Amino acid sequence: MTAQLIDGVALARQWRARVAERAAALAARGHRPGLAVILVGDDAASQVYVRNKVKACGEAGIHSVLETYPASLTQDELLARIAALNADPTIHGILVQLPLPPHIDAQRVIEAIAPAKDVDGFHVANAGALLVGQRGYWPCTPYGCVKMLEHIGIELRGKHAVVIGRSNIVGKPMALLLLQANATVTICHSATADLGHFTRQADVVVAAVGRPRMLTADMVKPGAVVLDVGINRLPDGKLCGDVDFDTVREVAGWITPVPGGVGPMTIAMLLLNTVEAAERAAG
Ligand SMILES: NC(=O)C1=CN([C@@H]2O[C@H](COP(=O)(O)OP(=O)(O)OC[C@H]3O[C@@H](n4cnc5c(N)ncnc54)[C@H](OP(=O)(O)O)[C@@H]3O)[C@@H](O)[C@H]2O)C=CC1
Ligand SMILES: Nc1nc(=O)c2c([nH]1)NC[C@@H]1CN(c3ccc(C(=O)N[C@@H](CCC(=O)O)C(=O)O)cc3)C=[N+]21
Ligand SMILES: [Mg+2]
Repeated sequence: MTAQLIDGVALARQWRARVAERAAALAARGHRPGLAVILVGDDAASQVYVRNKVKACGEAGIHSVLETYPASLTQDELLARIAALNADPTIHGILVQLPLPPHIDAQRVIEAIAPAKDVDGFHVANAGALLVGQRGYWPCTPYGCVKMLEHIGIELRGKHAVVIGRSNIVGKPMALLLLQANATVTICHSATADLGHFTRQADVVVAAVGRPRMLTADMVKPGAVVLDVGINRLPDGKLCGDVDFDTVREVAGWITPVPGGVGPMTIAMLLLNTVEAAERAAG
């Protein structure tokens, strides 16, 4: 048996088209959605991601402003820029690309973003809203994973979902969203003894670790849905996920590729959150 592929490029295209319709409707009422993206430093991967985000905005009819600063930018200077964007009525979403240089406290910077403009869903107010089931912005990567699961039509109620990774931006919110969808959820991390013991029980596995090909075929239950969040650059320059795609695809029921899986959906959900923020601001 070979797994069916979940095509993140095609699904993201569909979502971006829906966002474009909503953005056009807002623009027609004089409320063009706007996203500000802040990049500090010269991390090569961050530059690629940020460029992709800005390009996707343009194609969806979302006004975007890219602010790039040298790594020497001070935390106070960054906080001042965020304060200005919080007060700017043409900007509905603010994204500060992570990682930030070590002299800047990333959580402090995130908390300076107005929660209503925090389209990454990283602010404690949005994290708390997700925890208690209130309306807020969901982090784009787990949100994209939920859309992929909805797309393939899997019923999560009664299923066992295993999330590998517990970061604030991927693993933890992913687990909460799966719980909200009535899955039984296990969260694994670097201190988990015998990861395979858990993943072999999983109907759904989400790998969000950052270790190339760490999820191997012997760790996957036949027919399981495998979502690969990992983005790893190999010495030869190629990208690969946390899942050993070539072997796991022979066991799984559904699988996302890297590239072309979760990554494009992350960007589509950023646009969705931004148009949503603009709609809420327009009333
Ligand atoms: N496709 C996309 O859109 C996105 C992709 N990414 C990618 O996803 C991956 C994860 O990102 P992020 O959550 O930010 O990463 P972090 O480094 O913040 O978190 C990684 C998690 O993996 C856990 N972990 C590390 N080693 C192991 C192990 N051997 N077994 C089990 N768990 C382990 C860590 O455990 P512990 O907490 O104990 O340290 C941690 O919880 C990265 O490759 C990143 O590039 C990230 C964001 C978006
Ligand atoms: N404030 C903030 N918000 C983020 O959402 C955020 C961040 N910081 N820092 C870094 C991570 C990583 N991330 C990715 C988004 C898209 C792809 C993506 O589109 N990947 C393509 C390949 C891109 C390539 O070729 O490198 C794919 O998987 O097909 C990857 C990774 C968002 N992140
Ligand atoms: Mg991280």
